[in-house]
Amino acid sequence: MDQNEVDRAQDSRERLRSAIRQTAPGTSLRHALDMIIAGHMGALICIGDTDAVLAAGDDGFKLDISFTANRLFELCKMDGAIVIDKGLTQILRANYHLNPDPSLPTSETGMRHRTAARMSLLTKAIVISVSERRQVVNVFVDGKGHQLRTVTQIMASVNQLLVSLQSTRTQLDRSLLRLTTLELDNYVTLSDITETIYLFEVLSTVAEQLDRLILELGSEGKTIEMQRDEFVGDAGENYTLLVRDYAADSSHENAERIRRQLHETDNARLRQPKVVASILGYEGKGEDSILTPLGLRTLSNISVVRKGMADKIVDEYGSLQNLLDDIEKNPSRLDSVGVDNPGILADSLYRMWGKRA
Ligand SMILES: Nc1ncnc2c1ncn2[C@@H]1O[C@H](COP(=O)(O)OP(=O)(O)OP(=O)(O)O)[C@@H](O)[C@H]1O
Repeated sequence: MDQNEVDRAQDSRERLRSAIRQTAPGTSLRHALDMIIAGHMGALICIGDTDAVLAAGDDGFKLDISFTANRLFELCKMDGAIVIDKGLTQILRANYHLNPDPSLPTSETGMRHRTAARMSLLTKAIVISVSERRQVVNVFVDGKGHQLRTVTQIMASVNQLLVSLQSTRTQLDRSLLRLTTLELDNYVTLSDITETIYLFEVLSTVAEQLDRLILELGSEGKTIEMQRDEFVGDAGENYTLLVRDYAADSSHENAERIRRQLHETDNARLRQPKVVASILGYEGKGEDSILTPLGLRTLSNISVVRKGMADKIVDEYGSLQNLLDDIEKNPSRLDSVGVDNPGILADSLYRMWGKRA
């Protein structure tokens, strides 16, 4: 894909997201669509890019009246299309006849839906078709249709994803706890890191799938969003810290790049230690190779280590192991880094390690 195609795909995704947001439960547009379905009516509605939409049709009634759900519902009793501005403030035309280029490809059947798909290819408008016969609503962006679902239909998928998110988070927490102990023992293998990275990726994929459903749920998705945030919690920051701990180059920018690359890697390859090692910047490491962490993640999770302090400690000592080796002999060195309570920090590390100072 060249840069233009990437930009176009991104623009198309953004417009689909905005279309889903505008037609989600709780919005006045959705209220109008629900009334149209309940009234066993059909509709063809173009929203936005009005100059291009109007240029592709003729006839109809020029209205320029403010948008309300009831007005839209009433106007859909007429034949033809309704044209609304991008901000959903004005209904510009009703009973409008659209003539998009018939050579524009579409796999839809029925003139209403073929016209909707073609208008979305021809213009940047969000085009909605409500089928009178099938009682379904499709939202078209760039020729692709997205069928609106009821809250009950969406909730069935939401519940499955919430269960999967919760169980992945439990597995991830267990894996991170084990990793912390292994780090303190200096016994982390490439295979341990691969397993933990895999769980971070599963968690973020499930969370992304849930985000799409939360968007579809609109005002009905608030409590699901809270549950999602509860399960995901601080996973994002911990993931970046873990990547920085083990990457050959530990800079923030490199960690972001590595995370993008890991996210684009398919699941089967993500489980291969060799693949993960190569993305982290190492070649020739086997699954049992020992990796030495900087300790940023483990240090950041200690309550007395303030934000930014873990980086300073790692800059001073070089790695978690060097800190552990030195902390007993020379605790005052931590003072010079700016740690307020070096004693508590040492105690916390020993407690996590399961050893006493
Ligand atoms: N090019 C168009 N411009 C404006 N309105 C259109 C256009 N094509 C179809 N329509 C509207 O769609 C209505 C139904 O068209 P058609 O009989 O082709 O239905 P359909 O595509 O099978 O839709 P449904 O699933 O609702 O039955 C028309 O009466 C008209 O109001």
